[in-house]
Amino acid sequence: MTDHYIRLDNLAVGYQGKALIHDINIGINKGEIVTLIGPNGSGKSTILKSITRQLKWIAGNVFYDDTSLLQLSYKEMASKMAVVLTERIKTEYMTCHDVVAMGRYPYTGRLGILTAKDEEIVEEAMETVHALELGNCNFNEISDGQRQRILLARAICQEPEVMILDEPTSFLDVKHKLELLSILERMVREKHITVIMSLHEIELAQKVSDKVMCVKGETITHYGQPEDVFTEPIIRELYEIENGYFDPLFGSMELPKIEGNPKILVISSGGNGIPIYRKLRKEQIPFIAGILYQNDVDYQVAKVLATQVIEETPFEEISERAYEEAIKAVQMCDTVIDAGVQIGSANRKLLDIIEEAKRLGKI
Ligand SMILES: Nc1ncnc2c1ncn2[C@@H]1O[C@H](COP(=O)(O)OP(=O)(O)OP(=O)(O)O)[C@@H](O)[C@H]1O
Repeated sequence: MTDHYIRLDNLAVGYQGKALIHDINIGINKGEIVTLIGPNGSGKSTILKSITRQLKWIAGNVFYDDTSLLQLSYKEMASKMAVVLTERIKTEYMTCHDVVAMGRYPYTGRLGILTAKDEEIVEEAMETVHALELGNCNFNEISDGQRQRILLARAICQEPEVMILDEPTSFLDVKHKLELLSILERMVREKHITVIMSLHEIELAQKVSDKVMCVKGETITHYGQPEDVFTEPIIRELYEIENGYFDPLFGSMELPKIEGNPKILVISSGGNGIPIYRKLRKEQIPFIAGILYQNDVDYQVAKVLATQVIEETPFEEISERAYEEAIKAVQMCDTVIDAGVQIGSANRKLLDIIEEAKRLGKI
């Protein structure tokens, strides 16, 4: 036995007796946020549905605090585990309040009558997801994003130890995506619940997860901390990205650089160059960026988008090598853009480069 709170033990999941993903051996600690990432159709939902026993396992076991899930009754499971899946739940006429209140059923008697305390918890959950005003609305007549928040409220008022969510942010706008993830983080921190979810927004997965599970092919290709998983090669291979670049530092994607003879030299620092690089790429113009210190934020993006980067070691005076490269770039390019570079004692040679560009009528 291990000290993991949830353990997927040689688990194989799939449909009609056929394994889609096998040999899943993963331990999850209490109070962790674990995020499943991977391409469409790779099996993220299949794994989540298997963890919640909505799908029969093909092989292996899932342990919850050292007890196999198979030994728990559905009522016991419901009092421990709340599930927010993407499928529409079918409701005849139910208000949003009624749907949220369903989360209390593991705690109510047979007739499902809510006590004043239950009502209070329902209200609190709706307030947490900022959906109090939806209470009397028909659940079938609200937007997808609103529905997602109501289902989260239902899960919250179940007061679970574990929350399983399948693409909980998919229908939400940016504000509500951040809000939902903050709510989950708060629940993890304050109530020590465990969250297992799938996300398509890898930049958010990188920032919110304690552990990341990469699902592809017949196995889990990687499982670990975000800093180990969100690297360029792993993300490129996971999603088979050939037409872009994943920047592990910012967790952002860039479209591919434009190749060819550079037409423009961009001189910049401190982020002033980034919007210009992106504009030139959109206009399909190859360019040179520099002279950039390797610790400048512009350098990170220039590496990905510029045909050539003239670089310098941080905090050093501009070297003869970099200076000559820059002068050559001024001569070679049709235009030089000064994006508002900040000049200090170490990089004052840039003034000579700008002067040379002016002399040649290129700026
Ligand atoms: N009920 C089912 N019966 C048989 N195969 C299924 C069933 N549901 C899904 N599949 C198949 O299982 C594979 C994995 O599907 P799954 O929904 O788990 O992927 P996913 O990673 O969640 O995808 P997405 O990111 O697109 O939501 C897919 O090839 C899908 O066609």
